[in-house]
Amino acid sequence: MEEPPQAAMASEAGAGVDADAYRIRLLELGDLSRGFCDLLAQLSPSEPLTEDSFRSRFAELAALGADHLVLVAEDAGTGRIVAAGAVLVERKFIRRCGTVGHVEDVVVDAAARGRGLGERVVRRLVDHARARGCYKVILNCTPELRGFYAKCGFVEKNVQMGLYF
Ligand SMILES: CC(=O)SCCNC(=O)CCNC(=O)[C@H](O)C(C)(C)COP(=O)(O)OP(=O)(O)OC[C@H]1O[C@@H](n2cnc3c(N)ncnc32)[C@H](O)[C@@H]1OP(=O)(O)O
Repeated sequence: MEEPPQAAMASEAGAGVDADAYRIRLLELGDLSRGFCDLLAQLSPSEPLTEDSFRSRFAELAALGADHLVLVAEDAGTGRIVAAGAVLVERKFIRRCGTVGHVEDVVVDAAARGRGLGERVVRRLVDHARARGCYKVILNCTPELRGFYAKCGFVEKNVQMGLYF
């Protein structure tokens, strides 16, 4: 996937984390075998992806460049993917053709939680949206996660609605 602006990559938020223990970087094709999909299953249980499906979706997202960023945290010791998150940049007509960031699919491996890694990933996603000129970043979450996202700088606003097919 396309490299995000250096401004996004430069920020290292997340007190209490040994910055050398985890490397936050863009998703790579090789991450399928480093546990990326197993990690996502902790967010939403699903059948394992075939390599073809993963490659095909990866190519679609890569074509969107910096408008769809998937970040992962790699454990420097094991090489496993232990955290992930995505940000989509929506291009609007309102707000003088403004752009909005949507944070999605944030997850930290159960064994690595509570070390500031989730906050670090979210702050990197937010930095990317800001660097892309977004006037706000929004996300949907369950009520139990209010505290986590508040720590990441978010405030509660409006109501989430869904229609599932
Ligand atoms: C938009 C979306 O993607 S919503 C979906 C979010 N993902 C999930 O629910 C998947 C399962 N959960 C997880 O993967 C993790 O628990 C996460 C991503 C929610 C949090 O990741 P962690 O790495 O454990 O969080 P991290 O250690 O960075 O916590 C940062 C701060 O938030 C606090 N925090 C973390 N989780 C919670 C919570 N559920 N409620 C309240 N506060 C919390 C921490 O205590 C910490 O505060 P501190 O700095 O005062 O110590």
